[in-house]
Amino acid sequence: MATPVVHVKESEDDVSNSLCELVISRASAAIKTKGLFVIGVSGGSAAKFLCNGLPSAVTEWDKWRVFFCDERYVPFDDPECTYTVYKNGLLSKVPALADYVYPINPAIPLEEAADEYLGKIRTVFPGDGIPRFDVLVLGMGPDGHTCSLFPDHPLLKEDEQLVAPIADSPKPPPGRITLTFPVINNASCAVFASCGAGKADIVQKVLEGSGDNPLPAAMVRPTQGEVVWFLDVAAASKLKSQHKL
Ligand SMILES: O=C1O[C@H](COP(=O)(O)O)[C@@H](O)[C@H](O)[C@H]1O
Repeated sequence: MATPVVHVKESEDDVSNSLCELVISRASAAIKTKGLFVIGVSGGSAAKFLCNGLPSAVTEWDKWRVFFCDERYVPFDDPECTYTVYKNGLLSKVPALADYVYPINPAIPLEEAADEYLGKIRTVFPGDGIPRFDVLVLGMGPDGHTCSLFPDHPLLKEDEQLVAPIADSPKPPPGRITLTFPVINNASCAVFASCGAGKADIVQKVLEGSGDNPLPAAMVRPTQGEVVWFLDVAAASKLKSQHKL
């Protein structure tokens, strides 16, 4: 089981650059070995970091397959829609990627949309095994949630559905679709990026907490993969241990 490797960077820009460098290097390696790079992306600050750095990357975009670690169940024209953030911040600059990004369908009932979404993932990972993403780019909210997996929510224990609907998200909007831990912890690489003093307490709890009743972000431990954290100095300011630059 992976132990987190934590990198502390001077600034938010450095976090964004390091995150994008890791993603691009994993993309090159995956494309070289199996001809395809499968990534899950998150909303919130992770979307901002990726949209800053990825558009200038030199890569074979047609070999990418981009899914969402979680998505808000809102129409595409809603400001909360994560797909639209990527459409405006990445696809508008990298049109070659547009055909390889898989949004959820917010026009059908939530449970159906979750099932349909798993069907889209199955186009890349056929059969009934647990999908193995090359990289999952994750964010963490100030309550320790990641994807749409919230503290003490029953979905933390979900071990059958690989993609789950959630209708009672404590953070608005209430309707969401999320990957669950069987998929998250089967990834080759899970990478978090968190910045700002507002995240310092929760970063300390997640990375240095006792392990009793772990927060969702602390439950990200790929069994045969790695966990990497990129933090800026403000988000890392309450950590007691030393970490890499
Ligand atoms: O609601 C969400 O929040 C988390 C964390 O966002 P952040 O802006 O605090 O980093 C995000 O990872 C997730 O995709 C999103 O749905």
